[in-house]
Amino acid sequence: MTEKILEINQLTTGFKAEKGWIRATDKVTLSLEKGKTVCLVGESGSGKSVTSHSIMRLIDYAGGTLLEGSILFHGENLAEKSQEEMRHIRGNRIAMIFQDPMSSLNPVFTVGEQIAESLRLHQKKSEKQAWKEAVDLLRMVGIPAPEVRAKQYPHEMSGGMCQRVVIAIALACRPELLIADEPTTALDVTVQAQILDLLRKLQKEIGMSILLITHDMGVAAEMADRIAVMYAGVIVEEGSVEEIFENPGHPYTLGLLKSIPGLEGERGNELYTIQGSIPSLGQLPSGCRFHPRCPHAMDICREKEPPSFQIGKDQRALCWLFDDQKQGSELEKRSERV
Ligand SMILES: Nc1ncnc2c1ncn2[C@@H]1O[C@H](COP(=O)(O)OP(=O)(O)OP(=O)(O)O)[C@@H](O)[C@H]1O
Repeated sequence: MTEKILEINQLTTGFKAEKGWIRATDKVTLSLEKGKTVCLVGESGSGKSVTSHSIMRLIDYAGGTLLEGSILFHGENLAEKSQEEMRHIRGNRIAMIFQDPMSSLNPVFTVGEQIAESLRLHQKKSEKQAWKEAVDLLRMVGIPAPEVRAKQYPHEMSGGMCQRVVIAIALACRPELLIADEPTTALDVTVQAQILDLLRKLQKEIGMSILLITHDMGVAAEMADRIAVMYAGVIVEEGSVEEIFENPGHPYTLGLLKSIPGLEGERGNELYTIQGSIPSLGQLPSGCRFHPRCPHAMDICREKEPPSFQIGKDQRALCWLFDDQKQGSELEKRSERV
């Protein structure tokens, strides 16, 4: 049986505003199996980073509060941990990498010193052993001449090399879970592909699970076993990568897929964009929060929040199009729309 290493249930994270709570994640439910990758996708402002920072409990430092729900990591509820306990988990069992490698690295220490420091701190290695392992880690993440590179400062390296160093630091503790928040967004396309390849290779070697946050459906297609699509704080659709790409259910998912630049786009055709923009969390529309942008909006969508409908073997969507009474005809329409 597959082992679930992360199970998020009904996670609601709020920021205190003048007129009450702004819910940046609203009843988010998501799970991740050992050795697998889940991609959390959605436009900017949909709540992806708040979700990942909530799991790490870094959200506490950004003024956020976990209002509801649980985050089970190997059955232990991270939502109930103290920051002291979280510091231990963050350094040893869950690692995180961010979009901009430069902001994760310290400009005044060599990259070797920074990796070695992590090994000394979290794994209590001796100075000599930590340095040796730091060089090994640089080799593992594909940095040529690691003995020489270990003695260099971040500003002496390219963005792609720096992101490899950040990955090396993250892997120093052999984490069971890696949370990668837009890890390739700041890099050019070729380097992006190399970093994604590297993550896949390391995942196989270490057997870690990955929660990958991206606004790029192309990246999700390459990396994901499962995809969760987030919009204005809620997961509007979730399914296996095959289900989401071959049979997307939610009109928002479909919009994201149609916005992927492909061959037609390269020939000069205009790229599809989803009309309108994501609503402010303080002024959410009534009913389904996507309805003002949805080409299929019906009366009920304006009136009532949709529940979660099972729409495929392993796929569910928050969309009234899949209400039982309409399901037959909507499923037919769905294949026409794709
Ligand atoms: N520190 C904060 N204080 C108040 N509100 C916040 C804070 N951080 C995030 N939010 C709210 O949460 C929403 C979602 O932010 P989040 O950063 O998770 O989006 P995202 O999907 O990761 O987008 P991006 O890719 O741009 O980071 C924001 O639009 C904002 O309304």
